[in-house]
Amino acid sequence: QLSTNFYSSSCPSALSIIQGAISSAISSEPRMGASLLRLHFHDCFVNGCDASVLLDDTSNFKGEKTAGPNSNSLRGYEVIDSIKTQLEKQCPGVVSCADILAVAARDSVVALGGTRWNVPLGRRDATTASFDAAESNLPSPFLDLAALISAFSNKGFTAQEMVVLSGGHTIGQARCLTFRTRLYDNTESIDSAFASSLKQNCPSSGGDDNLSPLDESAGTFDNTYFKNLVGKKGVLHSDQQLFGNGSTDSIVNSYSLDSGKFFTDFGKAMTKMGNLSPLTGSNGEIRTNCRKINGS
Ligand code: HEM
Repeated sequence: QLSTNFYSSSCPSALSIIQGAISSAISSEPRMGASLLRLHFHDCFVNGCDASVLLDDTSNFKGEKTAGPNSNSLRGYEVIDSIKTQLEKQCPGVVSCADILAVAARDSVVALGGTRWNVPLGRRDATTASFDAAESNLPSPFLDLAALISAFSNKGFTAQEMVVLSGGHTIGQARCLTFRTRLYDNTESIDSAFASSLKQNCPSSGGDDNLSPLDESAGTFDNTYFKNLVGKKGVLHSDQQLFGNGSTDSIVNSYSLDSGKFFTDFGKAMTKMGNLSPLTGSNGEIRTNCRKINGS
């Protein structure tokens, strides 16, 4: 059972240490806020929010960092390491890496102008990671609506929650290779002027790692993402699937018109995501180094 005051006597400065580190990381690089939000998502969708995503490969298991959706893509590990180092000085062996990820995601969204949600605490850290689960549980940007709904329903989320969580793409960047087919395949639903502008930095071959913002205000957490979907200006195929297929159109429409509703629903869904199968009690451990199991 997680609780918001979990560290209030064991490490009273934990939350302010994390918040301070996040605001300085984001002031030197705003994109880091997006990267940290995504890191928490990719942790929670793979065997729960247990910081398994942070473990380096070992001789006993292949970690999640090299799985398709993460490799050459996830960022922010150094920011988490630096927070962990500060917390180990202040309160050794107390604050889990999984809780750091959950608070860092929330504080990132707040720092970029978004909403604040409750983060119940007390998660413990996994002593193993799963490359295979990372390969199969994380949604691909090439999925159609039905497959997106099913990937989230496998984790207990409704279609509405899948749509609101996709609003995380109001911040951050994507590599050309994640949306190229959408630009050069004539069957895609995409605004033609928007496609032309993306093509400038994403040629039909080469430039795989060239970045484009996921929405034009990618440094600000707002509801522009949903307005873009209504205008057929989603960057990823999976983004645009949320509008134009019928069943989720009204949800996208409502978030495009009402950022307050987007913020409230996003916060609720993030709290729910943060509660996915946490390790508690005597399960797992409090890692001293987020990249390694204790004693290894
Ligand atoms: C609905 C299914 C989803 C798919 C298919 C998906 C896919 C992707 C892809 C392909 C990228 C670009 C990665 C790269 O270029 O290397 C990306 C970036 C990102 N995703 Fe998602 N994502 C999904 C849901 C989410 C959710 C639920 C969140 C958080 C609530 C999220 C947050 C982000 C953020 C913030 C970025 C930008 C990261 C950065 O700039 O470092 N995504 N996503």
